[in-house]
Amino acid sequence: MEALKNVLSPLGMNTNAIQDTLKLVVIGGTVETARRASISAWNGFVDSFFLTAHFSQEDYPYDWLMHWLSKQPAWGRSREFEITTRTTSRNGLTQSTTGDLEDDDEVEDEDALVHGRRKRKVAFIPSLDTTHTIYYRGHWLRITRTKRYPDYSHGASLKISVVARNNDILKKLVLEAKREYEKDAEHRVHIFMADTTYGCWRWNGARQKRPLSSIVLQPGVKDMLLADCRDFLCSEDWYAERGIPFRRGYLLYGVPGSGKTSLIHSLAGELGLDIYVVSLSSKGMSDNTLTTLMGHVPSRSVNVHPLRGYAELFNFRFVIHYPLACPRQSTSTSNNSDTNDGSTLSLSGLLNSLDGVAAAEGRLLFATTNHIERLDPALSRPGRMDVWVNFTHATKWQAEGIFKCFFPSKPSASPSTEATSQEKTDVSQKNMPIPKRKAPAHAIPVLEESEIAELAKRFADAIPEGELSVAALQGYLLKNKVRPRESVDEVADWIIQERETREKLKKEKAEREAKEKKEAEEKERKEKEEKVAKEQEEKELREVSTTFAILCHGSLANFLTYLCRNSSERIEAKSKKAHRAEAAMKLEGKLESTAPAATSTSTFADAVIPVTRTASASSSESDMSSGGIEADTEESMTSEEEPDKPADATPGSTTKGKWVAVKGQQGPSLGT
Ligand SMILES: Nc1ncnc2c1ncn2[C@@H]1O[C@H](COP(=O)(O)OP(=O)(O)OP(=O)(O)O)[C@@H](O)[C@H]1O
Repeated sequence: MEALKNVLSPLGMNTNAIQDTLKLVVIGGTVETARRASISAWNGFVDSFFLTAHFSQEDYPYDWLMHWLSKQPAWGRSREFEITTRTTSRNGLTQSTTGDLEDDDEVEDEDALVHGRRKRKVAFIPSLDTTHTIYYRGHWLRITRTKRYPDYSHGASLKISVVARNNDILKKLVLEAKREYEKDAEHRVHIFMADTTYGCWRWNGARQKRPLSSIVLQPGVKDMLLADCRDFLCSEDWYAERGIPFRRGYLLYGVPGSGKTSLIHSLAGELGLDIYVVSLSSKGMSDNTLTTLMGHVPSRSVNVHPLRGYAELFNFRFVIHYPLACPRQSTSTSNNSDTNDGSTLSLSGLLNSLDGVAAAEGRLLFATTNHIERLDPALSRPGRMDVWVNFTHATKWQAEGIFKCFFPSKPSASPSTEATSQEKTDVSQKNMPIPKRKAPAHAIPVLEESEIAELAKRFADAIPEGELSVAALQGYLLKNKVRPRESVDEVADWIIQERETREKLKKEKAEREAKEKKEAEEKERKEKEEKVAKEQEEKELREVSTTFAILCHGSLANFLTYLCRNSSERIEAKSKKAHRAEAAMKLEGKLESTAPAATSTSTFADAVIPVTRTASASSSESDMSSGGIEADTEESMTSEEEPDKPADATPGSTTKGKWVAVKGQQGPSLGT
């Protein structure tokens, strides 16, 4: 310090101030160093004693953990959390929680309605960017939820740290979370939609599973499909041993409203798979996008995509797809440039996405179409579509099944022997949906099984075979859902009405089509006429411009042509008049000597004066004197002007005379 003073004093500086500053720097530096050292030491301690697991929202374990966390009693005591009535993840299960605001008894009844609306339940979920500590099986878990992309609803991740010797505790935690998740998800089918902008899948909701028994198909169809799917799902090794791509395609084709979509939904529920839907007509859908999407369908999921836009081409609507060993969901935006390249989907792109080199393995693919005849054979060949199922309009058997499925019934006091004997003898009845036995939710009368069976029979008898869709029957029964007996009594009238409506619609459609056709023809005819008229006009214009080119020269002729385009008829008339006047003057022998000659051409010259005056004197005569125009001019002169020539006039003087007569308006120097 003394040395510093000795150095600074000759310079005349305040040594006290400098000393204080230096002290501050030293103290501050020491504190900051200590802080960093302590953080680093803590991190080292955490790293050596804590086990940390990361869960990304793109993968299933994140859902399991979020679901598990939402059920933890400790969560309700947390000092910072989010309360939501919304489903916060694709699992749709975070709504059930221990932190409910209402009495447990009330909350337990999931179907309870308040003022006609379903009760909303709240969920307690970890708030973002906050570390929570909860106790689990003798360990303290430190849980932090962060968002990787703040601007997007997806992209969150979960970090769980625990002090432990090995990761057994984390394994147990994940397994427990998974079991609970699957137990709660048992009755739901998750739907994912394709996001063509980012080339990834977005969770769209969880729907209640549809019992397979509620789908009424011809006997054996459902069983065959279910058995085939199950067999496929457990045949991975068999496929691998034989080198066959582990994929299976189903083509469901037939009339609209016959249950194709419903069957897919039902099968997905039965097999415990998620449904992935991609519309090929989506904006931005391209070969690349579809290939990316198909390559990123998670394992053991079902993927549906209606091909509405493509339906115009192939009328091909659904794909169910589930690869067994693919990343869960790609939210990567790295594909954007590829996916948004504006290209459209092609047949080869579609085929490639189904079984190209990049196509995912281990998936079920269901495709549906209303017009199988329009499908490209390449699309429906075995290997791409292995199983074909035809869906027709409702048969009597289906009508009976739908009726039984629709109305609740209770066991008969004295079962009808007739019905029993029928069921025993009719093997196909095995496929009949199980009649609902639940207590009615509304004022639906619960009839005895025997009565329902009898009504169903009568109903089926009244339904014409293969004429109405099952969806139409369902619509009719829905209208009569509290009137089972009346619905049977009135079904004949309804069928008549349906036929009339169909006829009317058909007629209207035919009329509309005829009108559209007529309009199209009319339009085409008009266009043709316009084209012909235009061609004619152009031809006339060419002729007129040729005439003027004879009379004028160089740029003047060009301008006249331009004028002619605007008012060809007027100018043509003027030109003819000018010709006549000129010829008259020639005949009178006054062409070069008298003023009236110039006046006589003034009518025609009116149109050219403004230009001839402003036109540069140097405007190249050579432009017009060379090339095709001159050739035309000479030719036209020969053919058109000769009749007007006086017998004694030389060709040269005639031409010159005309030139002078018009250009004479420009000034005396041009006259001869
Ligand atoms: N075979 C069936 N069994 C039970 N319900 C059916 C059946 N067919 C149709 N439905 C009912 O009709 C409605 C429409 O059925 P769905 O959408 O499955 O028909 P689709 O064949 O897929 O029609 P589209 O080809 O027009 O898409 C659904 O509500 C479904 O409940």
